[in-house]
Amino acid sequence: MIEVEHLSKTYGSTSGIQDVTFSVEAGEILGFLGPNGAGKTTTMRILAGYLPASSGTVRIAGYDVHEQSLAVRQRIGYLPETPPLYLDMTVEGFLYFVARLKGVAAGDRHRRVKAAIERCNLQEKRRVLIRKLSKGFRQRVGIAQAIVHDPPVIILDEPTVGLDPRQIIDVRNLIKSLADSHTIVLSTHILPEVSMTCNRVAIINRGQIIATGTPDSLEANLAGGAGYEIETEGDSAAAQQLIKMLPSVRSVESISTTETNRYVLRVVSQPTTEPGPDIVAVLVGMGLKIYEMRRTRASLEDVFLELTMEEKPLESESGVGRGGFLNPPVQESGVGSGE
Ligand SMILES: Nc1ncnc2c1ncn2[C@@H]1O[C@H](COP(=O)(O)OP(=O)(O)OP(=O)(O)O)[C@@H](O)[C@H]1O
Repeated sequence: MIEVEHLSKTYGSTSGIQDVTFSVEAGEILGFLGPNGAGKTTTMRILAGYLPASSGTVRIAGYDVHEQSLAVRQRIGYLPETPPLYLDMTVEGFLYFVARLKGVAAGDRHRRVKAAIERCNLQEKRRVLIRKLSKGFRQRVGIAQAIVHDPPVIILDEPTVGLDPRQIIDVRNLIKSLADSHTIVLSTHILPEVSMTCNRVAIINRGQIIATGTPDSLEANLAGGAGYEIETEGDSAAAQQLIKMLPSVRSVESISTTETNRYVLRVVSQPTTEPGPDIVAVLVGMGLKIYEMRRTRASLEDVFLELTMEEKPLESESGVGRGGFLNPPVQESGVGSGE
């Protein structure tokens, strides 16, 4: 439904985004996640046809955003970071106005405005001046104006910024309810937003896409992510050496020593492997006792921090340092080094 290829934007001598490529299937909610200044707004504005790219292409429902901008605008709804609201209009008056601007036929306007009001739960506020609405309700009006012409694609730039926790939940639920009939791209710097509302994520940092995939696949493939913590005792150095020889093990370290001579081994596994039984076999083979063993799993937060951290030394020992999964930009669901 959305195909973005090699998109770049420069502002004078400043680079906004570089070589951004991703696609969104019909019915998906893609979370476009990145820290401040990463290039989210730049990308959203180009997708919505509000900003020309310096190079690259965007196709929405088969139409080129630059060449066929009218066809594209009819097919997308866009909520910018600051919703474009006329404060002295009532909610309903504003939505009629937007419907007319967006080319909704006169005979259809009543039905479309009513549908947008119901979808965004604005029935009680439809005759109220927008000026008198809380920020949460204004955001709902912003979403209502984005969907009033019933576009198949919705682009939302930081839709929950500045809302209180209750309003955030309301807006997230509203976005999820739109997903059954729309394709959505949602930019955010808030991690839970992605976990709670999106089925796929693109992580952008310093103008470049550095990972894409489902939240689960990103977590599963993170270097330094999934593995085990095992409490044991005996010869720690020998145990580490033998465990490290297992092909499914990426790294192993002793992370704590208790008052007794017990210690905890933290083992990080290679993506999509299950070295647990082999680790147990090694330890039992050495005659060591296992007091506790549990799985560890990277969270999306770990993935985000690992990928967007500015200064982190390379993990030269395991050979999967940042360079391994940051350069070149990673493929679909592949934070790992090409696995
Ligand atoms: N109009 C502009 N003129 C010059 N530089 C700009 C302009 N707009 C954005 N930039 C620069 O482009 C880069 C990407 O900015 P952008 O606003 O797209 O990031 P963002 O991820 O949306 O950030 P935020 O979450 O802070 O809004 C930044 O370095 C920013 O300073």
